[in-house]
Amino acid sequence: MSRYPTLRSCGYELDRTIGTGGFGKVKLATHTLTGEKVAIKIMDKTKLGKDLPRVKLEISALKNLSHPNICKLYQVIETESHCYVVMEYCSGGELFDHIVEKSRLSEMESRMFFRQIISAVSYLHDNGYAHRDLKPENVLLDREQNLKIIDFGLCAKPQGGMDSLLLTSCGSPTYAAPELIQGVKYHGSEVDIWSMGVILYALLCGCLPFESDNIDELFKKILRGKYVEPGWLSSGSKRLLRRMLCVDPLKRIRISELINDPWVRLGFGCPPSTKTNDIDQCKDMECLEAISQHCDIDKEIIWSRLSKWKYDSETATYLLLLNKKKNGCPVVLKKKEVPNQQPELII
Ligand SMILES: Cn1cc(Br)cc1C(=O)Nc1[nH]nc2c1CN(C(=O)N[C@H](CN1CCCC1)c1ccccc1)C21CC1
Repeated sequence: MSRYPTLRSCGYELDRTIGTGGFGKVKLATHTLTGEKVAIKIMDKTKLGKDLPRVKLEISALKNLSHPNICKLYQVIETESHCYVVMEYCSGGELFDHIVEKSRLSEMESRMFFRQIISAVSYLHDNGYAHRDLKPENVLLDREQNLKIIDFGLCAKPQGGMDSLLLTSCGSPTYAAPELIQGVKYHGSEVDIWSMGVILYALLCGCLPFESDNIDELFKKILRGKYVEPGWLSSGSKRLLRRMLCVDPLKRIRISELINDPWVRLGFGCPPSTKTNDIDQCKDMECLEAISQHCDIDKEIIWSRLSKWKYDSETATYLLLLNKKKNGCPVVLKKKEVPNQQPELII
């Protein structure tokens, strides 16, 4: 018997565990009605304690975000004891492992990945969010090697907008900006730029700019902002890294400059896209028709419920049908299982 009967009754068939973290695990699952694979973050609320607000924060952030390079939320299921967050399944694993596998990436492959991170982060900042925990482990790949940013449990949506200052020191020290580890007030957007610089360094060099087993040593290195520039780095990438890994946040490159940086545009001739195409929020008649036929309810009534974006089972079915359509699969739902009828007794 499945350890999580709730998920089975909510229309998911559980598969293997694909991740374990501080507060919970992630299991691969299949959405029965569409046959689409999903990743379900399972958290035991009784063990979350002070981390519960982080889970709530991540869920409320993900409900407001829809971008091709941000891992999509499909459904939230809450019981007395557990919180289940059903999300997009990224079958390419972590960017971190991809870099380790290839020891380091070419400039062009680094640029291809980095432009997707710029696109996602500029969308985040435009919507008033700072991620604050950007690192290669929080960047996954889907099967087409598109990047997907995850783990918004430390993100911030400053009350006074992105120009107001934050104070909470959070995130992983290795990727944390000098002002963040100093415990002084900082701008969320500026600490994200620093972390993106650490990721770009990892892409191009296959190692980290600031490393030490001793946390004090690590902090000293970050505050000094000095790192090795391997011989193979082009002058354009060295210049960009210096502008991102700049200790003084006021002199650090801004996202608006990053988008137009010559190294970022090289070979593409245009800046990374900054507006999401927001396909998920638009009304797709073919998907509505499939749901309408399946539950025999009028399409407009279905849409009136869907457009409230409650991230319930209907939202999940609609978004996963959209996924199927985007991947060129037929937009159909599995037939409802007819309860096994007793054979008629012929008297
Ligand atoms: C590693 N991997 C290898 C393959 Br193949 C697929 C995956 C994989 O994790 N795919 C995947 N798709 N969608 C997701 C995942 C993992 N995943 C995650 O949210 N994974 C994070 C990983 N964090 C990185 C640093 C700390 C924890 C996680 C969070 C809480 C508990 C366990 C894992 C989601 C749900 C969003």
